[in-house]
Amino acid sequence: MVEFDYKELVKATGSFSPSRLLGKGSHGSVYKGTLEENKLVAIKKSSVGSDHVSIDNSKKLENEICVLSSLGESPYVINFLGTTRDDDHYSTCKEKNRLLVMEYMPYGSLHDLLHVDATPPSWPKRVEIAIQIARAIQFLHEGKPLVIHRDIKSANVLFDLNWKAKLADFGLAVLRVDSSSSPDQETQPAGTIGYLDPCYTTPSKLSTKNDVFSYGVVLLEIVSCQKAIDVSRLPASIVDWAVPLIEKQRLMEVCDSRIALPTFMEGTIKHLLYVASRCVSCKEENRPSISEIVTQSHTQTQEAYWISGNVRANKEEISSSIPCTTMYSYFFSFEVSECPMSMAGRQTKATYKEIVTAKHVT
Ligand SMILES: Nc1ncnc2c1ncn2[C@@H]1O[C@H](COP(=O)(O)OP(=O)(O)OP(=O)(O)O)[C@@H](O)[C@H]1O
Repeated sequence: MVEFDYKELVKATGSFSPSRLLGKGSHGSVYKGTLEENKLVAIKKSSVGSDHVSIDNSKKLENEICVLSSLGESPYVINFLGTTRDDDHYSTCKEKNRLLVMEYMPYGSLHDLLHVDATPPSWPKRVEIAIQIARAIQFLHEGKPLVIHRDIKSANVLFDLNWKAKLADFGLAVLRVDSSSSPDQETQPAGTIGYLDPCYTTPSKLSTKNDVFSYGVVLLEIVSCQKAIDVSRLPASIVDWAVPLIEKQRLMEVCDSRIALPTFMEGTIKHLLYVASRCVSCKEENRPSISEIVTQSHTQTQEAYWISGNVRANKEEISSSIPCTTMYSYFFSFEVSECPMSMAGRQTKATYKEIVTAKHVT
């Protein structure tokens, strides 16, 4: 972790100029900063308000710094770059709180992609995003210490330069030694309405299943392009609207109708909707763990064909001749490191024939 000089960050943001403001959240404002050699970063500063509000906001930012600095690197979690140094200069300047410096995410949030942008994402892109978020949560839930994010929502999924989805905003995140350690009784339930697990009513109900519930809401949002809460819809909650339709097998009514669902994606989307309905189950014990969700997709992938990130298959050929599960695996398997086939590391496009043959190579 780098310790930045406060003055350097003031300069990088043009003294926190409004023209550099990327957005405001509940506890801070995020600015675009330009460091030496034109390196772009995002800098979060806690919001000031009345004394009470300021203290609360700076606590959330300190918590975010603490959680992010305890995490290792993951391709699915926003990259933490550092914070301001707690030295003489810092303590004598007006800014009492530390600043958080992180990777700049130029393509906005999943919330905006789904609900603001005019062009809806393609179906394969939606599946890719769903898996990237699941892997981010798996990284948190399986880490040591374990992290419960508590604010999984489409606004907290941001896109990097390569349009990879990454989880951000750790202001409410909680660190636990492991899954068996008892929750801190001081940590009151918190989250965002529409995504918040209805079972999480007291500090003792804190668990990884709270994040799984919110992930289920995000999955429904990704497939339907409907907001988590929409008062113009009846029912207003996406869970109350979508789950009965899924239970009655009326899946197409849940899917975003602005963009046709290709036949080869039907199986995958159906699977995502079933996963979503399990995640938002009102009984915690019926919800899958995040590793079960990731492993399921992993198993399906291994059963079918693995294609490395460097290999781009001829999509037209594949879509016309390979069954659903294979397409499923195709969109799920973009990481070279996880590719068990001889094709890993290839730099050229693979033909349909090569992919089919690769199935038999382990
Ligand atoms: N690393 C980043 N790069 C680019 N934009 C960012 C980055 N981090 C946050 N933002 C943007 O800054 C704004 C504020 O983000 P922040 O994480 O503080 O709050 P939020 O998630 O919008 O709201 P809340 O804190 O209420 O959940 C959002 O619009 C977000 O998209």
